[in-house]
Amino acid sequence: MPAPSSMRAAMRLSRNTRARVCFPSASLSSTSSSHNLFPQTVRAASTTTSRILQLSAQIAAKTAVVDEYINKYNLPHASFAPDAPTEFPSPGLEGDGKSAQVLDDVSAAKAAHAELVKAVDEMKDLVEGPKEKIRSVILKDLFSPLVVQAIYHYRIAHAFPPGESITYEDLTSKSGLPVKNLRRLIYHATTLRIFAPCPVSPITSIVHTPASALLAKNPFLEALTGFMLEDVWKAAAHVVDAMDKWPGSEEPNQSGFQHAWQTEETLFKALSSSKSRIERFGKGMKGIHQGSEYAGKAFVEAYPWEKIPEGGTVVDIGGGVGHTTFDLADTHSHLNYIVQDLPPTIATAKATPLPPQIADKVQFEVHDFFKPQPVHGADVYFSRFCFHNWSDKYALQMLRSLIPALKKGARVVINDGVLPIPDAVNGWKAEEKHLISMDLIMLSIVNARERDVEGWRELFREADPGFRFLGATKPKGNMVWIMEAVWDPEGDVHVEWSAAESTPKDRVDEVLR
Ligand SMILES: C[S@@+](CC[C@H](N)C(=O)[O-])C[C@H]1O[C@@H](n2cnc3c(N)ncnc32)[C@H](O)[C@@H]1O
Repeated sequence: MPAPSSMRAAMRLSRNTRARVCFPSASLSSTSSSHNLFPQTVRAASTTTSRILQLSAQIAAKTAVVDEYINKYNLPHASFAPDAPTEFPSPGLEGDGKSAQVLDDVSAAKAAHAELVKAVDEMKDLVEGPKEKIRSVILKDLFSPLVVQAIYHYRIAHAFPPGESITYEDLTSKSGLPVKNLRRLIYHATTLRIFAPCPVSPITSIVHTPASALLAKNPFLEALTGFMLEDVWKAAAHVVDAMDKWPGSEEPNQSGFQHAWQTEETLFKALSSSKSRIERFGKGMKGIHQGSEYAGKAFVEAYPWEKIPEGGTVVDIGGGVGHTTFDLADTHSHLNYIVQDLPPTIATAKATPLPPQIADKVQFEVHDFFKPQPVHGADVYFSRFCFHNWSDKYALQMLRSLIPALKKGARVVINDGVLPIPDAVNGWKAEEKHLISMDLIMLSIVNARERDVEGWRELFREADPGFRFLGATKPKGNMVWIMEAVWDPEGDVHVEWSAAESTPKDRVDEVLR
């Protein structure tokens, strides 16, 4: 569904206009809710149902939907017991009898769950009030990363199994942390429901909660926790210092990370000098992309590869060891594929034999994506999860390095995250908050950025007017969008197909042009 033109116009306008007063007028704010521009804002003298009553009704209604779904499929209810589900439960979707009805139920329950989380979040902020909000950020929340870092660092979650308790003394001998420090850290952790006081001896012992047990059970989440709290968190604390020292820098070695670690090396180079640190990074990245909402399969399914003529060429730029291309070659055998990356990655990729059915379809090539593209005349050049690692200065260079190789009508496709645009009426959803955090992670460690659709469009426009942006498509149930441009330097290319136009509607959540 295309974005309403009013929304696109508003996005452009808000980028181009200078600051102006943006509050509901006094007359509006004191009238009925239908005129209230800010339903999330608590109106001082409400004439209708108060916001907290509206929210509590929403919470009750959405909870009922979720509860009914859990009961219908006999799934475990949420609880703080050690064996409770660690994420939103779904019935197994494989096998016979898993009809479209099941998929519809899962998707409706997930939507209700997302609205429930959002309403609960707003309710908490409303009932606690703004002073408590600021106090939480600067006092309570400030120490949550410290506590989780200590749990990670001293392997406290591994010290005893779920279902058992452990005394602080025993935990001290297992972790090496003096009992006084251990106790104060764990007390804070229990405020986050990471560990809980033991019900029979709450002063001397603790038990696992689902969250603490998960840190020992899920190695990818554990690695991500380590990377985030031992590498990124320290960098984040230095972002303002870095911005003061290198104002407006777009260099990957002038971020909070370099300031914090007193190095001139990029994040990747610095991590690479320690085997354990770089392995943790790799595993942590798998942790981020573990969920189906990041799966490359959605890109393979949602882009209209079948429209590329027989014998066409597809180039996977910064393709790693080639996983996405392997899936592609498996399903679209009428095309030829070239995976490009830096020498060590290509050496690793070549060391593993390809499955026989794709062996003659896929080639590997060493190529630095800042240098001129060596494959001329391909039909599609795509890049997945590479552009968001770079600031505009470098992302522009990546696009411009393609130009000498592009034939008229060639497609340049970017499979990457898309930042949400602010919605003053409905506020942010939980998944949107994650994306916004991701943008700050990129700022903290490499001075790069996430982009909204308008940012992607601008990137192509600024790289060269010969790129014509064809739209951004969000594959069904997936967080990784497809941005597509066609090389059309004379403005005379007739575009017969594109992801935005040709992908069947049931494979797409949203299209923005
Ligand atoms: C986040 S990974 C994405 C890999 C792959 N596209 C995927 O989706 O799994 C970024 C990739 O960019 C590669 N890379 C980084 N700098 C590069 C450069 N200058 N030229 C080519 N590849 C580069 C890395 O080696 C890595 O494989």
